[in-house]
Amino acid sequence: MAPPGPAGAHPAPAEPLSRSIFRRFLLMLCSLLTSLYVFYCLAERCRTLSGPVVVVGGLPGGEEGVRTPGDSALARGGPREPAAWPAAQGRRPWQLRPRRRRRRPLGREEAAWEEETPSLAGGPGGSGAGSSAAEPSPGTLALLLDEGSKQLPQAIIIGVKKGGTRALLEFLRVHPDVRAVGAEPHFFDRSYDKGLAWYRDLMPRTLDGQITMEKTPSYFVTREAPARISAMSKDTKLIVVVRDPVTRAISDYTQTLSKRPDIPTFESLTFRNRSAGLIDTSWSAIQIGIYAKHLELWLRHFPRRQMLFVSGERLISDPAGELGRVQDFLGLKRIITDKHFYFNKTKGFPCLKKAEGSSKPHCLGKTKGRTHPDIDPDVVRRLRDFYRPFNRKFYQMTGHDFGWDG
Ligand SMILES: Nc1ncnc2c1ncn2[C@@H]1O[C@H](COP(=O)(O)OS(=O)(=O)O)[C@@H](OP(=O)(O)O)[C@H]1O
Repeated sequence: MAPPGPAGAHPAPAEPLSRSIFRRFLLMLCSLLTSLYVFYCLAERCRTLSGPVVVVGGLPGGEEGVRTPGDSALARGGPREPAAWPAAQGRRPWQLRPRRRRRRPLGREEAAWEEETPSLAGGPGGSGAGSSAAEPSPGTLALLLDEGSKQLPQAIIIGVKKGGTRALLEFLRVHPDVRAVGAEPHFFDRSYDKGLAWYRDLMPRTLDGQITMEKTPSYFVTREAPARISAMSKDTKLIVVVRDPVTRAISDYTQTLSKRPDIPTFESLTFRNRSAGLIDTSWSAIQIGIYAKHLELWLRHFPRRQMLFVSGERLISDPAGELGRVQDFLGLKRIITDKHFYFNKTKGFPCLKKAEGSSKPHCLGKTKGRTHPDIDPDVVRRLRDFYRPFNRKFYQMTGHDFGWDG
């Protein structure tokens, strides 16, 4: 018989090997889950800090939409793009009409932009003030310190598509008192049912004296947008970048063509009946350029003085001059001057000497400044004739001759 051990101590029965392996496995699983949880929490924290905006890839038309966490509607199928006129609905796939969206990998439009401005997809704010990376701007500091608050935009670039809206927003973001959402929120056309709290949450944090901005060029041709923006605040300042409607139409077509090379020619899409010279005004590329018609709707809700019309052509030939007008309109100190720009010969456009949040020169991506296809000069002439009366009306309404008719 074996001698008894010390008082109270019982010899532990040998643990079966399989149970010990199982316990170790459980332990490892627990630590793995804990690490994953900690990682998730950290990621979540960063996401909140950077402003809950990510660029949605591959929106039809190559637009620069945003998606907020937990929201897949933009990518899935809910959102609509209201047409400017009922006649525009449902004719051809590349016309303005309600569309269903598929989730697709990051589109070229967004990818090209993201390459150049990673801040859009998760850097400090995806927005904001311009100073070098080594020297955080007040806006960035506010963000890091969790200071400031999210405000609804006081100024919106509402259009026009292919007018030069991205260039204007990126130039404005150099200003320390401007903070903007990088991608297009499409709130007033596609996501209005999500509510203002959702919209505000997309915005970067701002400190007192900073202006919150966004740009969504489709607002200008969205029937409901003027009333909706006015309901948010009738003091909202509206900026419209306009460009020769013929060149704009060709630019619009070029963008669609780059995504869908099988679409018919520009010439064939232009006419409802070519021999009769009947222009197809239900084609969105044509319709967007009838600026006077769209503007009429805005002027029912906003006084003219609350709208600024920026020349897309001058934004290229004299960016500092146009930015001077925009800064005055927004009540900002004229900080962005010609010292901020240089002309990049390869790109063929003005670029920033220092982009927002970086000390490096910065041009817009490949999807801005595409080579346009050659269009039959007779078609171009007919389009010029078509737009002339609308342009004249637009010059009268805005009090500014944009010089598109020679
Ligand atoms: N600095 C600078 N760099 C590059 N591109 C510039 C610049 N300024 C204006 N533009 C013109 O902007 C046109 C694109 O307009 P948008 O940014 O409004 O397009 S979009 O509606 O957001 O898709 C784009 O049109 P395309 O040339 O037809 O591609 C440019 O002509």
